[in-house]
Amino acid sequence: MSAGVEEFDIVVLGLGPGGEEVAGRLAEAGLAVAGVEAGLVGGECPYWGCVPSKMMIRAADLLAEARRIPGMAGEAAVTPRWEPVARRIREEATDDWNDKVAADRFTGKGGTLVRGRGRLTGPKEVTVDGERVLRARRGVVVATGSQPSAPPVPGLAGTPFWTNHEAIEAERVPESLIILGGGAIGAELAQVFRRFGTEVTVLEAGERLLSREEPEAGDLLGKVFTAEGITVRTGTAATRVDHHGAAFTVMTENGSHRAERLLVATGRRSDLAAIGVGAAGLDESAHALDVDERMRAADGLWALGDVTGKGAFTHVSMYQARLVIADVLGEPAEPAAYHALPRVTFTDPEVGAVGLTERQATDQGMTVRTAVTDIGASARGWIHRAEGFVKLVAADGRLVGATCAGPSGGEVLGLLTLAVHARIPLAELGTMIYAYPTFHRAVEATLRELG
Ligand SMILES: Cc1cc2nc3c(=O)[nH]c(=O)nc-3n(C[C@H](O)[C@H](O)[C@H](O)COP(=O)(O)OP(=O)(O)OC[C@H]3O[C@@H](n4cnc5c(N)ncnc54)[C@H](O)[C@@H]3O)c2cc1C
Ligand SMILES: NC(=O)c1ccc[n+]([C@@H]2O[C@H](COP(=O)([O-])OP(=O)(O)OC[C@H]3O[C@@H](n4cnc5c(N)ncnc54)[C@H](O)[C@@H]3O)[C@@H](O)[C@H]2O)c1
Repeated sequence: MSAGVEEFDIVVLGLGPGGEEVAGRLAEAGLAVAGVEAGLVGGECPYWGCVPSKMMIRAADLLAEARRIPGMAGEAAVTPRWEPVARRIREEATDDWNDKVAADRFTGKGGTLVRGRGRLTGPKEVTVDGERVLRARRGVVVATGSQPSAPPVPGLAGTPFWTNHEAIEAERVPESLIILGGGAIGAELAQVFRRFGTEVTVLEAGERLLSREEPEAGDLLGKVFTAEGITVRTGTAATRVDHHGAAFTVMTENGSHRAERLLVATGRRSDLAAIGVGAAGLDESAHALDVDERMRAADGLWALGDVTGKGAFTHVSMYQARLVIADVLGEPAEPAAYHALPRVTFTDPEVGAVGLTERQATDQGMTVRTAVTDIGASARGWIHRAEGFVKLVAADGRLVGATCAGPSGGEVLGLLTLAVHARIPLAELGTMIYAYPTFHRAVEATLRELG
């Protein structure tokens, strides 16, 4: 070992869900592993993402369910209080944004935790905070995730707008909130804050909410949100933002909106230049780190998670982590495949989707057949007074995509994910017995519609 240079078998840059998994498992396998983390070990998901947001959603859904009592089960007076939500997030989810448990878990497996911001300074070399040089005999795993991306709206930069961090850390709900972006984050948090009493306005530049999903999903959420008192403006881009005193003003082509808080949820980006991927011969201006089916980005360089651009979801990061671990250890593993990528937006109704949308399938030149049925028309949906739908997209006698919006839509999605993943013939799916009266029975009705 040369002076000032520390040598390891593997250096993992970024310890989000995928990076932590790779670093821990490889350390357990006996490799010398350094894990470099600039923030909290565990990354976005447990501290500012999936887990605390789903805790908020659980609370908001309880309120909504109680509000459904009149007309079905008696009377209910619901008084929302944010304090238990904020406390659960602080105490149960994030340990007050302290990662000691996760850090100890990694070092307990034999890994070396290096706190600081790392940057590739050679094909198999990472320099942390400009001074500590870590060399990796086998290679580097880049797992640096993504950061919120604010649009270049005049006036926005420099204002105290919220990203998901401030929204998750909120100790009280604002009186009023404008959300820029009606994607996964915007839609989930709009409903949470509305159900706790905030006046919420969602400004979405695209044609509808959840623009990445089937149009039926965005239309349904638009209708439900409006009925809940959320102001939804689609096809609306902000042209200017001002912040004076205690209020934000967001100007659009069709008028202006004022609120106490502004949440920017217009997507996320990975800054490849900041990670220094040019030192490994890669394009720093690219959108994402391009990886092959074994998660290799270059010789001695693997990448996983949001930074690969294959889907900004924890389950993608964990799936890719498994493939990286297998490749490093020389164990057999299937090549990466994303044809049955599932995603769930945890709104109410919950939107579960897998594989291709109708539009994506058509754009890929497939001859598709689709069918949509109303969950409210199914026995369970009618009993529950539920709203939602199942949409199936089929090509060559198999499902290539499906969406299930409704109560537990993400759970019903399990069977559809299996069908798309295993390419089960439609004829086979049609012979299955679907329990009565379940929400997933709507899948059978939709298959019948498909013919
Ligand atoms: C509000 C919200 C809700 C979400 N809900 C869900 C959900 O319900 N389900 C789901 O599947 N996904 C959800 N996601 C997405 C999910 O959180 C991410 O896809 C996931 O965390 C990505 O994991 P990752 O391994 O790529 O790394 P990340 O979690 O992004 O972590 C990367 C880590 O790398 C560190 N890092 C970055 N650069 C450096 C550097 N140069 N040096 C050292 N360390 C560095 C960062 O500090 C960070 O800790 C949500 C996201 C948000 C924001
Ligand atoms: N339940 C989940 O799994 C979950 C929840 C939250 C986030 N996530 C992940 O995090 C990612 C980031 O979430 P997100 O909601 O920030 O991004 P997103 O890409 O899902 O949605 C961003 C939305 O903002 C809109 N937009 C872009 N620029 C705009 C502008 N200037 N004005 C108004 N609208 C604008 C886009 O049209 C899009 O609809 C998601 O794509 C998802 O992968 C997942």
